[in-house]
Amino acid sequence: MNLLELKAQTPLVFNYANYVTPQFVANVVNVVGGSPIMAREIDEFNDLVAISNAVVVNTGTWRRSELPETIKLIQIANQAKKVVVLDPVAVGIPSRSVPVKAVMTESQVNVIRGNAAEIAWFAGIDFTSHGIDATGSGDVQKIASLAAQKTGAIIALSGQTDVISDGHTTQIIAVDVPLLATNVGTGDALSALVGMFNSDAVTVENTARAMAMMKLAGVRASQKVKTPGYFANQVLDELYLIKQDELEAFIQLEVKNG
Ligand SMILES: Nc1ncnc2c1ncn2[C@@H]1O[C@H](COP(=O)(O)OP(=O)(O)O)[C@@H](O)[C@H]1O
Ligand SMILES: Cc1ncsc1CCOP(=O)(O)O
Ligand SMILES: [Mg+2]
Repeated sequence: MNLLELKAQTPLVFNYANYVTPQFVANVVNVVGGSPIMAREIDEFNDLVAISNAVVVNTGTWRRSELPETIKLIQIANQAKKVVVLDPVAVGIPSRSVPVKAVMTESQVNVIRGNAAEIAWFAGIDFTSHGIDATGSGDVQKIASLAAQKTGAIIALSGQTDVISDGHTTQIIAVDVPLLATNVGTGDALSALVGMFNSDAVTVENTARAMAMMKLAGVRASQKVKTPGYFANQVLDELYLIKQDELEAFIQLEVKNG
C-alpha cells in the first residue's frame, strides 16, 4: 500500500520482537501511521494474529525454550494469510542460525529483511560480519537475488545500498546516510515498516516503499542533525512528517532497477 492508504488503514503490526529495541520499533510503527503490538505469550497468538495486518518475527534474542512458539506463531499467521517478515539478526553466527533454519523449514516467511551479511547467509555466499553488523563488501544485488531464489521470499537487503529482490525483479536504493547505521534498532524498525507497507499485498514495490521511507527519513534527519542521539529522534520526527507525495517523489528519483 502507499503511505496515504497506510495512514488511512492504520495497519496493526504484531512484533515478535527482540528485547533490545522494542520501544524504538513501536514508535516507528506509530509515527508512520500504523499500530504496534508486542507479544510473546502463545495463548494470545490466535487472538492477536486475527486482528493483525502483519507479523514481524525478530530472532535477535531467541531462546531455545521459545522456538516452538515462534514457529507456531508463523504457522498461525500463514493460515490466516497475514504477511510474515523475518528479521534474522546475526544469522551468520552458528548459534543464531538455529531458530532461522527451524523457521524456514517449518513455516513460510514472505519477506526477509536483513543487512548484507545476514542476507548473504541465505544465499550461501561468504560476507564478513561483526555480531549484528555487516562489515564486509560484496555484490549485494547478486546476494539479494540469489537469496530470493533460494528461499522463495522477497528479500529486503539494507545497508549503504538497499536492495529489494524477488529473484527476478531487483531494485536498488543507492543513498548513503552513514548516521542511519549508528542507532541500534533501525534495522528492526525497518522490518516492521516492511510488514506494514506489505500488509495488503506482498510485492517488490511495497517493500521498496518501506525501504525508501527509512532512507528518506535518514536523508532529511542528517540535513538537520549531525550526532547519533539527536539523529535517532530526528529520524522519528521525519518519519512522522513525510508526506505521500514526498515519498513517491523520492522513490521516482532514487529507486532504480538493478
Ligand atoms: N552506510 C549506510 N549508508 C546509508 N544507509 C545505511 C547505511 N547503513 C545502514 N543504512 C540504513 O540503515 C537502515 C538499517 O539498515 P542496517 O543497518 O543494514 O540494518 P541492521 O541494523 O539490521 O544491520 C536501513 O534503512 C539502511 O538503508
Ligand atoms: C544488539 C542486539 N543484540 C541482539 S538483537 C540486537 C539488536 C539488533 O538491532 P538492529 O539489527 O536493528 O541493529
Ligand atoms: Mg539487524
